[in-house]
Amino acid sequence: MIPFAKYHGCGNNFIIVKEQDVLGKDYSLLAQAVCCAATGIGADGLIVVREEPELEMVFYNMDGSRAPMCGNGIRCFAAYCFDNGIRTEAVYPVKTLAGEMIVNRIETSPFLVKISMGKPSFRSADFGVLDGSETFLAQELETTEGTFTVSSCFMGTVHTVVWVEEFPSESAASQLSNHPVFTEKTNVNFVKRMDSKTLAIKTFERGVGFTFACGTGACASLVMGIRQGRCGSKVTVRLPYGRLIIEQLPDGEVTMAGPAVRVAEGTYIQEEI
Ligand SMILES: N[C@H](CCC[C@H](N)C(=O)O)C(=O)O
Repeated sequence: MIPFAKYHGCGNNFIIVKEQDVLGKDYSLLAQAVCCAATGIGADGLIVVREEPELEMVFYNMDGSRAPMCGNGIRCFAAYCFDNGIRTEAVYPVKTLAGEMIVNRIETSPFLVKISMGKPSFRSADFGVLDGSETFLAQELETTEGTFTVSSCFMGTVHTVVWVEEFPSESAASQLSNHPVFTEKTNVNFVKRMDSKTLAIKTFERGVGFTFACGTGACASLVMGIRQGRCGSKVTVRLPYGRLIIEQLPDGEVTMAGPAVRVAEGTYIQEEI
């Protein structure tokens, strides 16, 4: 019997459990089981809340792969910590595999939080492009659906940004995400520039597929947009189920502000994991 909660951030949804309730389990198998909509609860990912020796977000995609960071996930993590009395301070750090992120709560009802997401890296090796290039910017990649101009960075996790007029098919998105040049695969963000302060983004996530929102992807799109002269230092990202405000500060640090919503609480009773 595993107590769980389900939260969403702009439609990107997660099962959240406390580590003490799942100790000894294989988290990768647990993620696959609970995230499966057909035979489990259904979610894009699993978050395990580790409280000792320090507060840490342990994140798995629905396919059981581990990701270093999740932007929508960490807002949900912060809401869960607040709702469960794990952290009620307004400002505190959270450990992730991508380093320490800072939670900065703005409002509790509705829950709104700003996260310091760290700085981007444009070094190819940092996002698994090992072809000897320094950076991977404005590169042409072929798919059976056509050629795409892509630019990659590490922003919490591995990201690729593609500027588009129309969002492409799932087949094209999947081929880019799994392109052999990306040795760790990549999350792919298709970005429509509405104006210099507004982006609309559809992300094909590694380990998931198309999701309704991707927080780290929104941050990657902003930093790429700044670098490529397509947007200013602060944008609103429009998504089907909400919006995010993303900003890059003069020192390079990226912040993401947005909501997190508690959807359900319950008990997972499948015991074979
Ligand atoms: N949805 C997440 C990203 C999950 C990352 C994951 N799909 C990977 O890197 O494998 C976000 O809001 O930032």
